[in-house]
Amino acid sequence: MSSPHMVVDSPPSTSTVDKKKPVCIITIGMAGAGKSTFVQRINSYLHSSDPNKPPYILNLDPAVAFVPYEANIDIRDTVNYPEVMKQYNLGPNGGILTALNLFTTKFDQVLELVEKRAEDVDYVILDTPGQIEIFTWSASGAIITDAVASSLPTVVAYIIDTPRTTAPATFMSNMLYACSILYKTKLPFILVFNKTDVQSHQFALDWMADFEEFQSALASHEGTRDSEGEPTYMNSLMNSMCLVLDEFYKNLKAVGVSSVTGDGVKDFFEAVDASREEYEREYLPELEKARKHREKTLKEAKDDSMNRLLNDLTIDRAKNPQGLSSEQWDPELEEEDDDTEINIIDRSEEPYPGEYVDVTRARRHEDENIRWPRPA
Ligand SMILES: Nc1nc2c(ncn2[C@@H]2O[C@H](COP(=O)(O)OP(=O)(O)OP(=O)(O)O)[C@@H](O)[C@H]2O)c(=O)[nH]1
Repeated sequence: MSSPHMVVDSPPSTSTVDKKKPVCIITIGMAGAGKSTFVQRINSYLHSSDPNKPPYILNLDPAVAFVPYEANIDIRDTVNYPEVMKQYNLGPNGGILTALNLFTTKFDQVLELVEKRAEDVDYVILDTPGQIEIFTWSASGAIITDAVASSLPTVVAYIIDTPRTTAPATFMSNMLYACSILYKTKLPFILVFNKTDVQSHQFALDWMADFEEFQSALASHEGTRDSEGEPTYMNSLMNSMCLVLDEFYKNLKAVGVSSVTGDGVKDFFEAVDASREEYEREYLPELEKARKHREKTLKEAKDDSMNRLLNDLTIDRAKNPQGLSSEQWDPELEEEDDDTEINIIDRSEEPYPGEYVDVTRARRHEDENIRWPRPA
């Protein structure tokens, strides 16, 4: 039986490629798994490891009332989530998704700010919205992930609520979800079993290392047999699924962490360093290939449109030779690019002004350039 790479023992990376580039850690996890607490914990770990190199943190959850760390860029400074719900007549989840979409339209500015700091920081950390699917299955989540991963070595930290994952069925659904994210992003992936102060993650490591262990846990778990003692459909499904997932576990690193006590945080950073190498070895060449392919298809499409345009112009001129003199391009008449105003605020760059630019309102013509006081 194959043994998954789970607890990471490898030393921190000595790679010189992209040495100056910080590693971006995207934290993803089910609501309440402890993402924000985890970000706070790794933030304080990095602050104490090297006070001169604190991480650069982005909060992408527009609906969070309180974040236990100081974000450098906070989506709430740019998008007013309650206002989004009101203006677009949306419920809470639609509001979060739309707020994230609006923020994503300005993500080029975020990348610029991050790139400006790239030499001063070792880690960029993204805290994502509580409702996991809003980030993992939305276009904006994919755009943000791709944008970050194209410019920085990036790793996904999938936060798991360990005490709530001890039932085989819950464990399996959590792993399937993680699997879907891994195959969607194709990025180096770390399973972070959080809350180990309450429940050790050893059971999960055992299940991942040996599917027979998982199957026997499944067999002994209540509700997996029907009234006649036969395995239920769910039981049979999970028995087969664990064989499939065995392959998936080989592509993962897993660490146990307590965001409350700080236990395991060092292991997490060792896994991050190993993931950086993985990114350089596997993800970067793929990215380069995809970029070249995209450039080639784009060039072919452009050449094709240009040829068709030239053909059309030749026909038009042949039909109407006088028209040429009246069709001159006047750059003065070009519309001004309305994207030049700055919307994204780096709190660490300028002292927090107590105001923020609200793109939801600023998008309304009459309200352009209005700065709204941030709600208390
Ligand atoms: N015992 C224990 N509790 C934790 C740990 N990490 C987080 N919690 C608790 O879990 C709860 C949820 O933590 P959050 O950090 O808000 O979780 P989140 O994933 O950011 O939550 P959403 O933003 O709602 O998705 C809080 O009550 C935390 O105090 C941990 O390592 N151990």
